[in-house]
Amino acid sequence: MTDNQSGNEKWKSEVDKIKQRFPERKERFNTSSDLTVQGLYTPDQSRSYEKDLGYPGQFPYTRGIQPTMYRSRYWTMRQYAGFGSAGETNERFRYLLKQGQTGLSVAFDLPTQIGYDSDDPMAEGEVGKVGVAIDTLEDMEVLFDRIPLNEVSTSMTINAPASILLAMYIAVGEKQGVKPEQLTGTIQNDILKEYIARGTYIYPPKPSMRLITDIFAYCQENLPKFNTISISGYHIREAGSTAVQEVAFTIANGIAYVDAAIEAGLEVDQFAPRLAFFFNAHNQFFEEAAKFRAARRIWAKIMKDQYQAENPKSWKMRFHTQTGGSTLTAQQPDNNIVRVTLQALAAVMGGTQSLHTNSRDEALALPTEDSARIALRTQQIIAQESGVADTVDPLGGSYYVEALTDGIENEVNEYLERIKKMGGAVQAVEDGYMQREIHQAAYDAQKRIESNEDIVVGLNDYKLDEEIHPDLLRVDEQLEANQVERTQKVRKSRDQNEADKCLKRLRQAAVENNNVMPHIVDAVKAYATVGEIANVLREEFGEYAGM
Ligand SMILES: CC(C)(COP(=O)(O)OP(=O)(O)OC[C@H]1O[C@@H](n2cnc3c(N)ncnc32)[C@H](O)[C@@H]1OP(=O)(O)O)[C@@H](O)C(=O)NCCC(=O)NCCSC(=O)CCC(=O)O
Repeated sequence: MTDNQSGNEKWKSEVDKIKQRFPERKERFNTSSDLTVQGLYTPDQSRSYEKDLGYPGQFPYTRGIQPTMYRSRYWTMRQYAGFGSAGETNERFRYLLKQGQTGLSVAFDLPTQIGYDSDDPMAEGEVGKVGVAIDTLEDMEVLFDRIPLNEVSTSMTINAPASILLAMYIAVGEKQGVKPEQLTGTIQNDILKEYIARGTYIYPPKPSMRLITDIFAYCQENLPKFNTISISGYHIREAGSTAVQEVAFTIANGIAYVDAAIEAGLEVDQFAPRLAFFFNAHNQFFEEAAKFRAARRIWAKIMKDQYQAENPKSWKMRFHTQTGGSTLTAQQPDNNIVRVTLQALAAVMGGTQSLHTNSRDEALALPTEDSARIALRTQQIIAQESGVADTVDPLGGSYYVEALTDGIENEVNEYLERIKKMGGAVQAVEDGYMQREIHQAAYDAQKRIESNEDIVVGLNDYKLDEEIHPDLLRVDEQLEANQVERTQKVRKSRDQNEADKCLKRLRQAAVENNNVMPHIVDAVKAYATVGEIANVLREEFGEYAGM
């Protein structure tokens, strides 16, 4: 018997004794993804440091994609923001930058996200509600007024009409004297998760995938520093998935995009370095930190072994994280500040490249300026005061975290195998497989809360007799009418002949299967609207009725 074994035996017998007087709180401890949590973790001799973890900045990137990580540069502090008109959102952007935010992230309103102008009957009641209303290049010019696009990187949460908003960004850059090759940022452009979880799709899967690969090809030539897609698990998790499902379905979608790009004739090492990812961060701190580490390792192996990518940049999973909107409670909203802190810390421990921290009032409304500032300060306190950014991957080597990382990797790989057998992510989405898995997980989680098996502080325990009602942000009721007037004025004042010609050329490119991007850029410069451009493609590609 080695010393180690005898220590282990002794510990086990003490545990048995203690449990008789102090039984453990539960029969079985488990993570949100139902991985069993043991009482204690000890070294796993089968794990190889070099092969399974490796050094930061080296394959398989378990410990992070940069050799020095946050010792050289903190993650980008990128708060998702946008409401009302372009002018109001521009003010909020400039306020956040002044407060020390280091990147921008645009929230668009629903009509923009599904390709309708503010004066379309489909837009009624929704203009400027969940994000900023953008109809024409003129709105986009106001949105980025006095914000130098050669200095700040911008993320845009836009999917079905991603090509249109990207074209507008290019045009605004040019007006500021910034060339497309200097632009940095990200478009979400992830249509598969829209079908699965988020809902802002327009066209059927096939032409949607083609629009995405058109963007890849165009950016490769013209915007080499722009991230062409943000393959998103965030919304999959928001819809109720487990952490394992979040990673599995996101990576399955990532594989589908890589396959589509290769099929469109692109070289993996040309487009893969600009694929980006986007994940959620929930409260189970260790599972979340391990999730990010596992996701990086899985993606690196897929790109290197399955796709034979040779450029190390193609192996690196770079990702943004947002704290979990669905974990916030309307009750006792200040408790949310604590949840967000835990979640943000897990994202930083997991090596995120960019982070959004939710505001305490987001279960109730769009954030007020005060709430948005506290959320940003939360990141700044983690960065500047906690010391967690001073060494790379501080959780690496924790017996528990490494075991969880392995466990998540195994479960994700099982899902990936299953999805592959179904014919890949596009097929699995069309068959409703992922949607069903997510619904089941969401149902189970809800049942655990209703039966008080899972406690949410302030919601099903530790309640107050009287609820707290904070001041909330209200969107100006006059906004919709003003925006409609603005857009109609632009339509009247533009060179109609030029706008018509551009839309005609776009239609032709769509039909002849030529890259639509250059024509969309021309169309936005001629002040064609988001709705007009989206409608040309609707007419040629058709609309998707849903699964
Ligand atoms: C890749 C990421 C994840 C992050 O890009 P960033 O530009 O912020 O950061 P980055 O790439 O890590 O860093 C910028 C540059 O600095 C370099 N760099 C960074 N750290 C370094 C280090 N330690 N050593 C050397 N170089 C380093 C990087 O390589 C890069 O240069 P090179 O590029 O030259 O290598 C991008 O895609 C991104 O910003 N995504 C944000 C997505 C987002 O905000 N989504 C909001 C969704 S909101 C949403 O959907 C809400 C819900 C809803 O509406 O439904």
